Amino acid sequence: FSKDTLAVSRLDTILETGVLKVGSTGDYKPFSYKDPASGSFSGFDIDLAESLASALGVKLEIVPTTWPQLAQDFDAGKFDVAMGGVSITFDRQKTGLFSIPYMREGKTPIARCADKEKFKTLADIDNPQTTVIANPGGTNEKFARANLKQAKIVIFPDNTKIFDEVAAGRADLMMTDASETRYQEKLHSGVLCAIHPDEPFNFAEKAYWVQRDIGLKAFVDQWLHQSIETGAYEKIYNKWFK
Ligand SMILES: O=C(O)C(=O)C[C@]1(C(=O)O)C=C[C@@H](O)C=C1
Repeated sequence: FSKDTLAVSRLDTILETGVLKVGSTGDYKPFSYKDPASGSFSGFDIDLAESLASALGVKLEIVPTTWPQLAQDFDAGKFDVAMGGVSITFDRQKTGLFSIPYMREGKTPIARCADKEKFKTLADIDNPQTTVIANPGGTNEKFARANLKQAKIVIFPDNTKIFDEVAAGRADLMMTDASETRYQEKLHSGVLCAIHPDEPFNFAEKAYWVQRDIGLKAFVDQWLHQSIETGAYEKIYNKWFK
């Protein structure tokens, strides 16, 4: 038998211990946000994590992680599921399972509104005069590095303050998930503008990254499917995105 065949079922362990461990970064509004003072997590995917735990009949424990550490923490088995704006990638698919997708995304620029017409295409952005800011470790950094050869890429570690850097003019733009550009446009009303968020540069989807346990993956899919069909998902969506 291989190691995987003999491994204890994650789903059984969750049910026996009465705890669902969810890894989340806490730096990505409105999906996952960690309050710096209290350390408590809130957000769209945190509400959904609560809903998943309650469907399982267990308690939710949030395990803090970071984008640069996410894969390492996942592979070390520190949590059962990663939730909080996680995109499906083939690299992640190699070590875990993804739930059915719940949101369609894609990278799109967000810049100061005065520059809205300046940065419509990757060709507009990719020149030595442009400074693109990116948070480390996730698909944003990967996308910037893969698509920009001339532009200056600045890596800024604190994703909760990265949009203020663009607003203050310390970077020209960020390329990130379309949903986030729409959300941050509202938070920085009249200052930052999302550029064609309905026509992002690439295709990506958000899903929950589940440890290699087919029973747990089936449970997450069934819960998510039912949440979408019953309107429970939409209610939580409207709370955080509308
Ligand atoms: O890595 C991923 O899956 C993400 O979608 C996370 C990611 C990123 O791409 O870096 C997306 C947007 C946020 O601004 C921060 C992190």
